[in-house]
Amino acid sequence: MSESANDRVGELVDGRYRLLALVGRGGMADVYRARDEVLGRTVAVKMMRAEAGVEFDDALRRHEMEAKIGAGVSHPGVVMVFDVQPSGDDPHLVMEFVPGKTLSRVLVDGPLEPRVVADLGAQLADALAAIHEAGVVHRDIKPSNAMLVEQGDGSYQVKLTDFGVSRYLEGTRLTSPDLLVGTARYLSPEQAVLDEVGPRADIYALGLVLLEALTGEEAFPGSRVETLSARLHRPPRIPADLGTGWALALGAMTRREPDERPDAAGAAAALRAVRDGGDVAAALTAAGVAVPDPEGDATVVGGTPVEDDPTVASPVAAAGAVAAGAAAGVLGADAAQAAQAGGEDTASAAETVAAETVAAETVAAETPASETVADDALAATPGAGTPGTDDPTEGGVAAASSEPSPWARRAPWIVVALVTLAAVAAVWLVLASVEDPTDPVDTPTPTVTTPTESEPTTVTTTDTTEPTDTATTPTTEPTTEPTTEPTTEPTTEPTTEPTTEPTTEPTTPPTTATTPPTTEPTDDGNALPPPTEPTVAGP
Ligand SMILES: Nc1ncnc2c1ncn2[C@@H]1O[C@H](COP(=O)(O)OP(=O)(O)OP(=O)(O)O)[C@@H](O)[C@H]1O
Repeated sequence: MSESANDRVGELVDGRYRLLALVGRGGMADVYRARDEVLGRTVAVKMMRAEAGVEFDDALRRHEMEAKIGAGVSHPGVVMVFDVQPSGDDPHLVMEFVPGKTLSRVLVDGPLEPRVVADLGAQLADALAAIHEAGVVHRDIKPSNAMLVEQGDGSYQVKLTDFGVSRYLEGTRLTSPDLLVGTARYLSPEQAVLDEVGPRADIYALGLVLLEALTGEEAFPGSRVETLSARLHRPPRIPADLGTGWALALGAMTRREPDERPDAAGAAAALRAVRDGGDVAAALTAAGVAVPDPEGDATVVGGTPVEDDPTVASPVAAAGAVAAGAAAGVLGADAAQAAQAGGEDTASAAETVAAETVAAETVAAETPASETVADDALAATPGAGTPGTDDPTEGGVAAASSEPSPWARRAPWIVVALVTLAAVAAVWLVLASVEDPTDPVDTPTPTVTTPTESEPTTVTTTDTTEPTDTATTPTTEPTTEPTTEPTTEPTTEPTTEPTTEPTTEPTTPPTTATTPPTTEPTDDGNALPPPTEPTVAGP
């Protein structure tokens, strides 16, 4: 267990499986392409890892469960399990080798064509129908658990993997809702609140996965708590320009109430109808679920999906939602547990190591699109965190560099303040020298001096709303401005300038100028650790 993953290449496991290349790394296992020297075929060997943050016993249990379930379901859309060594020094699982990429890797290159997504979705729904039929709920449907094999005509064959947190159903529902398992971004609302979880949790997750494949954007971005709480408060936003078929299918699949979602077979039929331009509403009706109203459905948003989706506001909104949820007792312990799970995520679910052909593909596969947008600060930044960017900081830096600096933003107001000061000085001079009949006509010198002394008062007023560091700039400027302005301007400026400028301008700019400082620190303050997306299992 102590060897590095790559050091194991060449090893013979179980006296039978020659490890040829490391092709992927999950949260608890390394996956190798290997040669079964007895049967002479290529297989995938998943070797369990004992590392920080992973309870090895728990990992072993999951491993065994995965083997049992994988072996018990025979479907072309489900990765076949051949063999398992669930205990001992080197627990491992031997399965069908899939010569492809994960969907998360594919999405790094951008969203997919709607027709391709509909086809993928239908295949995945078929696979879900098979496992549900076998009495199993996957519970961790996400892009990195769907492996895609290119067919050469632009389409893919899909294989569902990773049954590590799957559970057998008891009757029609899974009981023991005591664990938060699965990947936060794709969890159903009932999983998020640790309610009973049944097969339709997988349908909800599939809906989010397909939406992400279409838009290139996560449906519920943000930190773990934000993403979990958002789905409790609103449906995912389905861009209107995807068309009515998608709005109907995804709207139904991602309903808050599990019973209102289609079952896997119904979802598959609806997705095929989307793909083929068929009657999606009829497919949903046949599946026994109400057809959403795409016109009046609040989940359908107009315009261009990516730009129009208020990703920028979502972290703030979600933070509010968390607060609201907590206040209403909606989240309670769930939020705390989710937060805890988030803290345990440092063992990334997904780093991949390069190795031979497939390895080159899986390197990025383990940096899925969903994870690249994970940083809350990025999510809060317009245009940042573009899916597919390996390094989340890139998006942040790019976004930051395109922002005007705080000084640049304040500059117009400083100029306005200075001009206003000059006007005030001029007005003061005129009022003092012209309107005040008691003033001696021949007292120009005090008139010039006094306003100069009084200027800082105006500047100070301005500065009370400006950041402290701006105070010095205005205080130096006025000392020169008034000495020239009043002496030249008094006869013309005073009659118009005084009545408006001093009363409105000086107060307005500072108010606006203070806005950036109050929001920017909030963004920083909201910044949470970049979440990764390993499968989580709460206590
Ligand atoms: N049968 C397979 N054939 C080829 N590559 C595979 C196969 N199974 C898994 N992989 C690769 O290995 C990676 C890790 O596998 P997997 O997701 O099953 O690990 P895990 O530790 O269970 O992950 P998780 O963090 O989701 O629990 C996958 O993302 C994929 O790239």
